Amino acid sequence: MALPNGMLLSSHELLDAQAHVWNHIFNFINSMSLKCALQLRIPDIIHKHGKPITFSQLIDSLSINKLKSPSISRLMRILTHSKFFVKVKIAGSVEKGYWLTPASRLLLRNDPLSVAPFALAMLDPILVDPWHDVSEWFKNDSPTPFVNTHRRAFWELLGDEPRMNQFFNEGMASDARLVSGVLVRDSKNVFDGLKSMVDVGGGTGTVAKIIGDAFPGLKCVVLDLPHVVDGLEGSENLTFVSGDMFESIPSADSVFLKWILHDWSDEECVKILKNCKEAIPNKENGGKVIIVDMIVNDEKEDHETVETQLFYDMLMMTLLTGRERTEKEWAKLFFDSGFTSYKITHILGMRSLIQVFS
Ligand SMILES: C[S@@+](CC[C@H](N)C(=O)[O-])C[C@H]1O[C@@H](n2cnc3c(N)ncnc32)[C@H](O)[C@@H]1O
Ligand SMILES: O=c1cc(-c2ccc(O)cc2)oc2c(O)c(O)ccc12
Repeated sequence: MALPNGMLLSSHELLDAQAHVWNHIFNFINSMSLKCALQLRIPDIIHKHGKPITFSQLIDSLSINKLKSPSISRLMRILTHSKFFVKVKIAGSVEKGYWLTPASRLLLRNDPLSVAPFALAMLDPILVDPWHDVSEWFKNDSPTPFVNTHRRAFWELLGDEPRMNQFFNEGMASDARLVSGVLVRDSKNVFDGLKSMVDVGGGTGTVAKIIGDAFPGLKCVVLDLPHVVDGLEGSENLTFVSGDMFESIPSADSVFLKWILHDWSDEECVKILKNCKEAIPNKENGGKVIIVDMIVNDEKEDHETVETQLFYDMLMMTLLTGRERTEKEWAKLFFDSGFTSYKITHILGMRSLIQVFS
């Protein structure tokens, strides 16, 4: 076949191109099949069963119209293909059973590291609808596709929608548990000697609780918006403060920013970082800003990692005014905010720990 520019394609190239386009068009079917399995609680049912579950046992446990049972095998087939379940031999039976994989273990509702709340929030129409408005946003002067769709900023909407607010805060807390575990285990030296730390945009306080327990001499303050922290109880070395990081940040030896700066534009990040600098009056007590965020390096990373980072970059563009940044872009933010040096540690998989000094 000849393309309009005269380039000739072999049959093989043409069919490969068609498969590539089809897989991109149908990518949403993977997400929506996953959403359906979560809503039907299939990972939890298999986990509760405690061993591989046969098709008929699975059907008995599902709250569905049993006339639709044959379609469950089709749902399980695509999710097995995408490695959320495996089919394994059952001792003493000719029938195989469905069992969990490492990916579906992260989808169990009561697991402390569960990604289920995020999956359900991300695939809710409230967060899916703005993706239909991205091309319109390119042509108009809305600040984000999200505002184009919902006429409110992302954080404002979470304040108005308790169900989404809860999913979002629970999702953040499970990620915070994973990251804090690694920090306490592998980066003790980052917190050694600090007397106080303010976790800016610290959500419901998961990082502050875990770091505070690991370093009892460290007093932690969590600053977040009223709909996130109002009513939360602190403890001996943990205080919740409701406020706005663009207005002011409570004083401390150190400021912690996990998954904050990627939400905001360069100008907004410089404002936040300048407020962080002001919040650390005492440079001697180890004063620094500790950042957990992604550093994009598309030359070094493998295809899948780059794809995930690009997904996050598009997510930040669509929901918020933020972006994922290269090391050079991060350095510019630090120097524009008046900091003089920084140190990057790669201990968090796709994210990095960045310590920034005055
Ligand atoms: C992506 S979440 C990160 C939460 C937490 N740091 C974590 O990683 O688990 C961003 C947080 O910033 C908070 N936030 C947004 N705007 C804020 C503001 N102006 N002042 C303080 N916190 C804000 C949100 O409520 C949310 O908890
Ligand atoms: O809206 C989001 C969602 C996420 C997210 C989704 C799924 C996961 O497994 C983890 C995280 O992360 C976000 C984020 O980091 C942020 O700063 C703003 C919004 C979101």
